[in-house]
Amino acid sequence: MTTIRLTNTRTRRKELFEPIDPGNVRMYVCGPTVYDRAHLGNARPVVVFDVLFRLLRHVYGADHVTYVRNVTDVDDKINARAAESGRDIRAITEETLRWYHEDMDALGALRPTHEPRATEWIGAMIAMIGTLIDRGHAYEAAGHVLFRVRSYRDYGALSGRSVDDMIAGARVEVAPFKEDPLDFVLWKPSDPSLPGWESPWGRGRPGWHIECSAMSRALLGDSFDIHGGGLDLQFPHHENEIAQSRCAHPEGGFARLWMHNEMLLVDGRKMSKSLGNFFTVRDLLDRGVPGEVIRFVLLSTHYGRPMDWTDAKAREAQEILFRWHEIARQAPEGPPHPEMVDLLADDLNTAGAIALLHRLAGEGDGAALRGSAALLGLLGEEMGRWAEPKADGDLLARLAQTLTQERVRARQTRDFSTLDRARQALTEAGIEVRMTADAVTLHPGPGTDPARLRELAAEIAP
Ligand SMILES: Nc1ncnc2c1ncn2[C@@H]1O[C@H](COP(=O)(O)OP(=O)(O)OP(=O)(O)O)[C@@H](O)[C@H]1O
Ligand SMILES: [Zn+2]
Repeated sequence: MTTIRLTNTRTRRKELFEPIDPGNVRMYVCGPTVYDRAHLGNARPVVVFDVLFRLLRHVYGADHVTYVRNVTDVDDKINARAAESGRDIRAITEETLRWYHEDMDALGALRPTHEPRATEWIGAMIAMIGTLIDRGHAYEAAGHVLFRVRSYRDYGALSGRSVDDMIAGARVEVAPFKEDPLDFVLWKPSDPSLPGWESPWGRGRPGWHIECSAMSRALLGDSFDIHGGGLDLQFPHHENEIAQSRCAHPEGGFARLWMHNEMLLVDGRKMSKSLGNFFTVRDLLDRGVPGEVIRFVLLSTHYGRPMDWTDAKAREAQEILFRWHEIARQAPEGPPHPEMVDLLADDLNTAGAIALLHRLAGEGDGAALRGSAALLGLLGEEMGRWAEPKADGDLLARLAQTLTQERVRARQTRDFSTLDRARQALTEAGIEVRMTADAVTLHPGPGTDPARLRELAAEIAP
């Protein structure tokens, strides 16, 4: 069996991955808060963990991997959005989740095994909060329930911070009812205008961190294999998840291995909604950038390194993918090249994997190219629609023949103006015009519009 090694953020080392139960490999990844379109940064963890999901399915079998990605559909950002827009909360979260699915599907991400919505697991959260109170790790104050951070000795172990540094460094909100400034909210009261659920502490709603602890436990158990998310979630979100889960159920180990993707940057800063320096996946798709191209660009940098998006990267990716599709289309899908599996098993070396695909394409090995690219979620039939030759073959043949004759004539008369005009019009329409020794051949590009091609044919070769 393939040996997978992954960098564990907790130990900062590449570790041998040994699942608790190879018959059911379990992974949890923090998902979106649904109040707005996903930006390109939000897509990075989706694509990265999708590749890990594909690798795990390849190694352990598709039916032996459980992937959970939650949906945060109760949150003060959602409440604020509803208040400012006058819209119903449920309408906002439903619509945003639908958009999320459309956009992530367009990037070729497989749907996780389970996508629990926080609002459907409030009971599990209330139960876990109750356990934390019973065990002395949480307390009720002014209608809130707070986690007593100093009651958990290992707090800070994941991010390598000491509690005292956190107090000095973090801008923690110091509510008067907190025993300690670091204590964080598990439950808060809701006034009648806000979403709320009955609880032993009155009508209220959960804090964000408890969601992931309660839902991962409900769907994956007290111990599971991998917990993932963006590096920006390492502190405090993941630190808090660990504290809650370990304190409520010390008999379980919670997540064994932590993986964090580095950030997608814009001018050196994290792309984020709060900084306003973002564009959405939908913006790119609407500009005609195929989802497969976005995916390729995201995978061309190792997940552990920061990266940025440039239009030049996208153009280059599009040209490469277009060529690869031409090669792959003519071959059946073979098994992935063994080196492909080894590269991904080495801490998801996606950049190395892309280099291997270049090699396979160079060798013209369409079957290995297809089979190997599938592990990265590239060159699939659905994903590759954009690269299909769209233009009408007969029209192209007629045009090419007319141009070949025109070139013979132009050489005799030394008047190349007609030929040059036709060539320019075709190039502008995205059709590459190649002149060989004895013929003109035409090669439509990904963006060639069939209607425009018909117009040109009518003009040039009536
Ligand atoms: N610039 C980025 N690069 C990579 N991953 C990111 C980036 N911004 C957010 N993420 C990740 O996206 C996922 C979804 O997070 P979430 O929906 O909470 O985003 P968000 O916090 O609303 O985004 P923002 O930080 O823009 O407010 C998380 O795993 C988070 O780490
Ligand atoms: Zn989480």
